[in-house]
Amino acid sequence: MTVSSKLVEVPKSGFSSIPVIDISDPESKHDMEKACEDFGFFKVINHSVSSELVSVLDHEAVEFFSLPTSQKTQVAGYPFGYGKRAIGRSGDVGWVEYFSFFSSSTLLLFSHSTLVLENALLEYTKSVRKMTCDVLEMMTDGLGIKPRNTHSKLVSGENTDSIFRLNHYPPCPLINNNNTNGSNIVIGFGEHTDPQIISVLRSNNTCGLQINLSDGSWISVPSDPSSFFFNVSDSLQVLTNGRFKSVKHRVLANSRKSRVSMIYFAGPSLTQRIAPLTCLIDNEDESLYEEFTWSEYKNSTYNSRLSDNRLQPFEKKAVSLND
Ligand SMILES: C=C1C[C@]23C[C@@]1(O)CC[C@H]2[C@@]12CC[C@H](O)[C@@](C)(C(=O)O1)[C@H]2[C@@H]3C(=O)O
Ligand SMILES: O=C(O)CCC(=O)C(=O)O
Ligand SMILES: [Fe+2]
Repeated sequence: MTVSSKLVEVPKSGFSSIPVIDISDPESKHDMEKACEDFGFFKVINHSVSSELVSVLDHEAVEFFSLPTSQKTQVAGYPFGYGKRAIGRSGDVGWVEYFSFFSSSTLLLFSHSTLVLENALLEYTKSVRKMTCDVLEMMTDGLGIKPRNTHSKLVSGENTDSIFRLNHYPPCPLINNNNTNGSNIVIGFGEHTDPQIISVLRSNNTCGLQINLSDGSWISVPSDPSSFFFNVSDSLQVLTNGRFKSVKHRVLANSRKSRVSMIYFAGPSLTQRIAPLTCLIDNEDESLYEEFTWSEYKNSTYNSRLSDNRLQPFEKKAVSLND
């Protein structure tokens, strides 16, 4: 399996820095709303997730990924379990290995049958879910929508379909630091948007994550192990009728350092209807998307390539005067 190495695209100007949201300050709702409109991405500080919990999980992740491949492949599986290089089922590859878990409000599962009793994992996802709900409530407030739990209730019920994933990007010897055409890159996790409602990412001190701006340029996100990065995902873009942007992002491998990230993909229940909120549109004609259930969207997602525009089949066709 080969992993491609390409030239870096130089980011265009006009971007100052990643929006930083202090969630201990209720007034941050305005900055959060703007960050979701402009980038679909922001960093959260002053959160309540315990740093000890994060350190324990970080340590466990490093331990797990240091095991011999033969041991890791004993828990291989898709969509839940261990995987290496192959991302999804449609031929995407990256310089990455990972471990994914199904996460509901009460349990963490992988490989359909094994209950992972790791307290650190359960405690971490519980705490991150709570922070996610707080963030979604602040965001809903920022949009002027009532009630405040309009979005948070979608990801907090018993039957929600969320994923927790550990990614490990080992140092990559394919990166040639002496390349005279500028540095070259190796893709760790190719460009994509996340399909769920919102994703919550925390990483160790190794950078690599990049987000794509509306002008097409890639911006490197400086690592910050004590903060969380929030991505607006496809379903939230639909719920807000395109007002919030599902951010395209990717991860580049590093030549010297390992990157370990932990991501909570907050999804709704399988039967949840996803359509623009009626309070954000004046009439049905303004809706940019056909309604779908999360189950329908998930099925179409899991048959797609990483870089596909998964929302396109659900966009409403413009009606021409000749129709
Ligand atoms: C190529 C793929 C991997 C992915 C499922 C898909 O067919 C398209 C979406 C991908 C993605 C991106 C966000 C998350 O990492 C993920 C777990 C998800 O829900 O959608 C992955 C899927 C995956 O790695 O299985
Ligand atoms: O590992 C990372 O930092 C981001 C990976 C990612 O975007 C994903 O798993 O969907
Ligand atoms: Fe992602």
